[in-house]
Amino acid sequence: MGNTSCVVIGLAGGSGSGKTSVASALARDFKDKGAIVIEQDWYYRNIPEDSRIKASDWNFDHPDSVEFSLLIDQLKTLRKGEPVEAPQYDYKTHSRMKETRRIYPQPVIILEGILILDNPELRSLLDIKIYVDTDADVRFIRRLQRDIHERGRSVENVITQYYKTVRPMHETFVEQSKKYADIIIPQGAENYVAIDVLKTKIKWLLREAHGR
Ligand SMILES: Nc1ncnc2c1ncn2[C@@H]1O[C@H](COP(=O)(O)OP(=O)(O)O)[C@@H](O)[C@H]1O
Ligand SMILES: O=c1ccn([C@@H]2O[C@H](COP(=O)(O)O)[C@@H](O)[C@H]2O)c(=O)[nH]1
Repeated sequence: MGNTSCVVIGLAGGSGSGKTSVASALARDFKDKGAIVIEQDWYYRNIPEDSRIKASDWNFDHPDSVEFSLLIDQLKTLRKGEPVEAPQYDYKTHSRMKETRRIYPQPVIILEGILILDNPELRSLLDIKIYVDTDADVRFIRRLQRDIHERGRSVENVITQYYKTVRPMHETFVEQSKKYADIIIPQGAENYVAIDVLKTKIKWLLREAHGR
């Protein structure tokens, strides 16, 4: 563990791999000790205000689309035991909301997002590095259903974006970051054995930090 008393878990993996589901399962299990999930997606930059730039053409899967410097600063602040004002993101308008969300430091901090293991400085702040590994066809089907039902997208829109940016960026940045993982979880939150192993390790690190 780093020089603070919280355990920071980084969860990466392709879009639709099950990161959010694994993060929620862990947060539920550590609710009594205090756990918080921080999403990489909250830190998306706004698309530049230029009428020629359309959201449907924007690359949301390249590391430059995310304000990692802010995410790293806020994680360091939380590790020091201080609260942060985390940004919030609206997928329907592709923009940061006016409101922020106050996040208080917790013994268990779970950071989830497609590029969490790609950024070297962010990696150095993680106590446990996880990659959720799910086949591309399954990820695509899940994304298609989710983006239509929850993110206001059409079938055409999801398919076009997948070919244009999601798939190539996954191959260039996400898939290659798997090599930095301490643990690779196939099947996401359904992999109860892997989740149990992970929970044991987190408990061990918490005991080491707090004697509890
Ligand atoms: N094991 C699973 N079986 C079926 N559907 C799942 C499973 N895991 C996740 N999903 C669904 O797939 C979608 C994407 O999962 P999510 O956990 O949000 O992935 P990610 O955060 O990696 O994009 C969600 O709608 C979720 O309910
Ligand atoms: O405005 C936006 C912002 C992001 N996306 C897509 O979201 C995924 C990452 O979220 P997951 O929950 O990990 O799937 C990323 O692949 C972006 O393409 C978007 O479509 N629009």
